[in-house]
Amino acid sequence: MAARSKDDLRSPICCILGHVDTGKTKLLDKIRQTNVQEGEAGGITQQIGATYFPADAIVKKTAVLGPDRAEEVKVPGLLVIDTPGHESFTNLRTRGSSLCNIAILVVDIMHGLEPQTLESIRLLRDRKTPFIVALNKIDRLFDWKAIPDNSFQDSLAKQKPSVQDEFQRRVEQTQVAFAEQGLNSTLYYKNKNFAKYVSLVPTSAHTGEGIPDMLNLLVNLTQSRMSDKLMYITELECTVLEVKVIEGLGTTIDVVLVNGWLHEGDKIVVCGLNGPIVTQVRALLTPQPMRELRIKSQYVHHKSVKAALGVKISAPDLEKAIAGSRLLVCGPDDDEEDLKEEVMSDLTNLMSSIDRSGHGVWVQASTLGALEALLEFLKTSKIPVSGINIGPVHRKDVVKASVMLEKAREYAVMLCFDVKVDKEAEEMAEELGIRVFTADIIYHLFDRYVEYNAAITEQKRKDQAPSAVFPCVLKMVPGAIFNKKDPIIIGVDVVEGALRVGTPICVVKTNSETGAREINTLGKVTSIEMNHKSIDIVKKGQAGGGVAIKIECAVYETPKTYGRHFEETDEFYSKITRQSIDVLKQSFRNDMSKEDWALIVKLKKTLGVD
Ligand SMILES: Nc1nc2c(ncn2[C@@H]2O[C@H](COP(=O)(O)OP(=O)(O)OP(=O)(O)O)[C@@H](O)[C@H]2O)c(=O)[nH]1
Repeated sequence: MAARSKDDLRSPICCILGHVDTGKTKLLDKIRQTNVQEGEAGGITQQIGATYFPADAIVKKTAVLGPDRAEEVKVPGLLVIDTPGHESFTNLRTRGSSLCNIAILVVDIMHGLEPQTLESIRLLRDRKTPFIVALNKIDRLFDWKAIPDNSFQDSLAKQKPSVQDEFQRRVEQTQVAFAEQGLNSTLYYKNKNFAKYVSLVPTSAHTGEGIPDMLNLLVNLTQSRMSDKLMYITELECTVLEVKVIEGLGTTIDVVLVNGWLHEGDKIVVCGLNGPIVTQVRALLTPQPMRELRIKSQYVHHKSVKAALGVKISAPDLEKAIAGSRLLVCGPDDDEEDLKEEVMSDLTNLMSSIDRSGHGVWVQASTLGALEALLEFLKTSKIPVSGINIGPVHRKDVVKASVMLEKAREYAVMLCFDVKVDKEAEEMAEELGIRVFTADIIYHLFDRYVEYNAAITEQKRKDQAPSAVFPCVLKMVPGAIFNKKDPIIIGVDVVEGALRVGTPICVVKTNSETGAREINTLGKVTSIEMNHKSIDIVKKGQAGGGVAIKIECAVYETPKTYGRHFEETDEFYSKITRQSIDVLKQSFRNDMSKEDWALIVKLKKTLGVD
């Protein structure tokens, strides 16, 4: 292993996240613009899935900052991942931790924190990734006078007081919003404690103002606070960002080489949908530089490449490779089987989040990283998972998810994060009655599932209401017999629990000949009347002078008679059964008090329910 030293740092890797339309792409374009304008003189190079900014280019770009600039750029450059959003961030991973060294969270200064901003904060926190906030679109502050590509502080100083006031107000609002998320934040040039405060960098992707500040801050933070992580090591660290079919090359993988070297001809191992893939690097490719456009080939071939960079790998058998997988190189001393196992361990670890009882929702995501993020979230939300898959949703996934229709309907749901559902799969799900929820925001999926679950619970309650029997004990009011049978009409007092219309009523008798206990079901309460008004429910103590109830039995039952089957001194019970108790447990927990459950225990004994 090469000696590690703080003077031999590799380039930090930077991702951009944020809500839609906050200007992530525009911001990337703006930073990159130098290379178009200066014909790549600054050495900014387009790589696969990433743009590389060498130290010189950063020094040039940040010159406007004058004395505020970092004293010395120690990192060789900055590797900025081109695809904004969670896809690349969640895929830049290894063993559940992030390979992204620093992230830019873009917030539209006019809109503040939006749903995907919160989602991004959650992802960044889960992966413990340091980040700065680009407060973008400052040029939209009313009456802003732009000075293209200027340092932010200088631009702000030259604005009218009203603009400065509006800026201040919006920054304060943003700080409050961050505080609500449990984060301290402050304008980057006022930040005295980077460990405790998130830095806010005002930017405009249109005018370029604040971008020098942002680059400078990224360099400063990475080289001063994370040099340990950036010390160059030869040990390979590489992750698959995307799997792409390219004409003439077949299926290729776009990888970010975070550490170490890759060579043409290397034997590589990656995680595949159907098991580990072992193959040999046919070509290592990066795009042709802009000025070389006359050259026919789209790509430059490399014999070997060194971290950190984004590169396309062409190799056979990559069709089933999974984005987000680690890539390992099998050297002469390595045991191929070990590497295969290691590479698959990411997927097998995720498999362990599947509920053992086999009950749970089906979860599908675009990549290993996205799936991992969603599963982590479901775990903390205590939503069980019965099956997972990566990639677009096909019929076979729906079939697998449909098993839950029989087992537990509330889980007959597919939560699909950032994936397409093909037409056939959609139709099949519709036909079978599987709910398919798709979203680009994890907690939108969660919200929709929770909503659906609540609707199912309510439906179940309605369906099961007739078989729910709430516990109660009644006594007859002495002499209050209005009709002896068919229907029985008597006056009662509720001694315990609550009596509802629909409750089956019984009395317990001992057979005088055999001595055995007999339960006489009198029928169901079909109406309750108090002070000549009909009511649906009467609770213990509410009856006062008693309520009149009508008990009717089904046509197939023998009508019971006062004086023969029951008398004035009897206690009357709601007739609970094993099944009725289960229904209460399943769907009516919220309607049952502690005393009610205690009464159930008592009645179980009295009525001999197991
Ligand atoms: N005025 C102003 N408009 C901006 C700025 N940055 C971006 N925009 C505009 O905002 C819109 C969205 O910008 P994008 O860069 O596409 O935003 P994004 O975050 O990449 O959006 P998604 O890719 O959809 O997530 C575009 O119309 C941009 O021109 C800015 O600094 N100032």
